[in-house]
Amino acid sequence: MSPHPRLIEVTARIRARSAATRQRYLQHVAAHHARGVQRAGLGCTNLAHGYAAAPESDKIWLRAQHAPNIGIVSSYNDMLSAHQPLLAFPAWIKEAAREHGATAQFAGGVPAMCDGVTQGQPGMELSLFSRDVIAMSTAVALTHNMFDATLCLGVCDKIVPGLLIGALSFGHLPTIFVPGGPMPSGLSNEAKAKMRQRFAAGEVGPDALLAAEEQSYHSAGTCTFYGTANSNQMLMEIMGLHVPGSAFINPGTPLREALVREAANRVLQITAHGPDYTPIAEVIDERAIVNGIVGLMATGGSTNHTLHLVAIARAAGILIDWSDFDDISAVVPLLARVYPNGKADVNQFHEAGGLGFLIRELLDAGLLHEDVRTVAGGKAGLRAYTRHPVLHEGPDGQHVLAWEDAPATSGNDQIVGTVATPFAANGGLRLLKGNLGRSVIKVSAVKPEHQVVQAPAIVFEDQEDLLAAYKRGELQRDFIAVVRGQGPRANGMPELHSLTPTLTNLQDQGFKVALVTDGRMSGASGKVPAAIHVTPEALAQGPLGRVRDGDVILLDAVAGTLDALVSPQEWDARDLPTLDREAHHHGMGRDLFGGMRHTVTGAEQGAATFGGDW
Ligand SMILES: O=C(O)[C@H](O)[C@@H](O)[C@H](O)[C@H](O)COP(=O)(O)O
Ligand code: SF4
Repeated sequence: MSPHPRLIEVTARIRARSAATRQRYLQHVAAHHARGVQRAGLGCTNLAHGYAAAPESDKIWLRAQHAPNIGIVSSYNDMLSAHQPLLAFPAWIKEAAREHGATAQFAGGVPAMCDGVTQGQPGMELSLFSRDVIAMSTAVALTHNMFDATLCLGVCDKIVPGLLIGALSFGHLPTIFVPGGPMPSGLSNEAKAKMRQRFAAGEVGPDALLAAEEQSYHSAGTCTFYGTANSNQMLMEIMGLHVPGSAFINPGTPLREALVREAANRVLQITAHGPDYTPIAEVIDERAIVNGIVGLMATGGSTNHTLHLVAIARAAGILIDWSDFDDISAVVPLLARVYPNGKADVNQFHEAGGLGFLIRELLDAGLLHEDVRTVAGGKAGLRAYTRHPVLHEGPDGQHVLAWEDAPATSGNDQIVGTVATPFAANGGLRLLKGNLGRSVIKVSAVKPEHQVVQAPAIVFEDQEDLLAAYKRGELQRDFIAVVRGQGPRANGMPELHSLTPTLTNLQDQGFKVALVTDGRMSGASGKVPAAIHVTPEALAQGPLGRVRDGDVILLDAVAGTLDALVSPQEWDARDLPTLDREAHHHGMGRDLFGGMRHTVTGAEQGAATFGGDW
């Protein structure tokens, strides 16, 4: 099936827009590739240092330089339940490499922040910047230049985007992403959210809330809602950077271990030592980026990817903007109902057919580029990702990894839809334009009756002020909360997900409520209409600074508009307030990020602190 005309149109305009930057990027990649086996370019002293601590058996291969060496970049730590399983992976990878006459070295670790731990805390003001710290840390690891391929171990929000941005600065290296998989299902996300609302309303105490949270977040593995972490897994499949079907296999299972070992096997088969050389620069091209946007729309993916995917594309010399997301959203149906876009979690999504089924639906409808390069190799292109991994028993009882086609029909048509019977005719993310600037909204989790809100503004400069007003009983009415001074330059563009239970309570009471902010929301946010990432941000003289209490605001996710209904004369005559964000620049490490606050680009440019100056 040839691609949908809209896909062809958007891909062509991205290619045209990116011609110069993509060409310069590929020239850098080619120059590195031309040097051949990368460690051959090191001096004797460099080499001796590079494998001094390696086992003698590995030194033979590393010294000889005719066997590939894998660089492992890992974001293991105990703070993210999703990343704790990564601890065991490097040993499996090294074993698998040796079985294939090759080697693997732990090139470096990268930091990883759990947005759940820092949600509503000062640490959340470092969260977005941590993405670029991770990218730089990835570069620090790989710049040892001992490697012919990269395995990136990571799962969550800023970590996969950071690893990918870093890996793309070594675009000559074949790269495979290795996830840990979701934790088994515990207390449902919906029941957890209800308990939070009851706590916000003062109906239950902290003991009841903590018990519910612990039943929801109960073991190692990724949280089971469809937020940014699991949107990352979808992207790594649909952009061809996973061993097919790796996304949603639980940690601590034989199949997960087999997939980790297969990632090592696979990446060794696509190095420049062999005939199927597949550098990451040729996997992440304009078609892969468009496929990623399609995947976000079809699954109701995280709004954070209207920032991260822009930054990732930039790192590959590809320029995208929110109009690309909006135009693709208009033709891509919503095919998944996973919390917050429904009641199911990612385990149930996977059991119902998961990404293999969804990718096949989109391919068969011409809504994905099929003829793309992937780490799965061969001529299958993206069709390779319509299959699921399984374990068979070999002749001597060992596990044998194989792949089976995704089920022919959806295992649950309330969780995984088809292009013929979608949950919505278009995608989950919309661009809003108007006199407040440009912003995005995730509509896949917002009921139709809440997608157009017109109400008076109440202006806040911190989320705590809104929560305090709620506790004082001042918000029992229709209103649009304008929470400004939350942009990347102001305070690192935190997620304001802590507002969700309060705003949902008010919505459930029947009030018309919405949020407008230059900050972010979590990928797990959903029911309340939120126009987020408003750009230019208030601190950068953005029009959000002009809003006053009582101004009537119209947020229209159907028409794609966001406006303060104030006469142009009065609007233009208003002064822009000076926002004092100093308190957000000190303490809990924030002093160290002043340089990033000064150099960060706007939200629509990915809120990036790296230049990408091709
Ligand atoms: O974008 C995301 O998916 C969020 O950043 C998510 O990773 C974050 O951890 C949420 O805070 C978790 O949701 P709860 O706060 O509802 O547990
Ligand atoms: S999904 Fe979010 S809360 Fe869960 S481990 Fe990852 S970053 Fe932390």
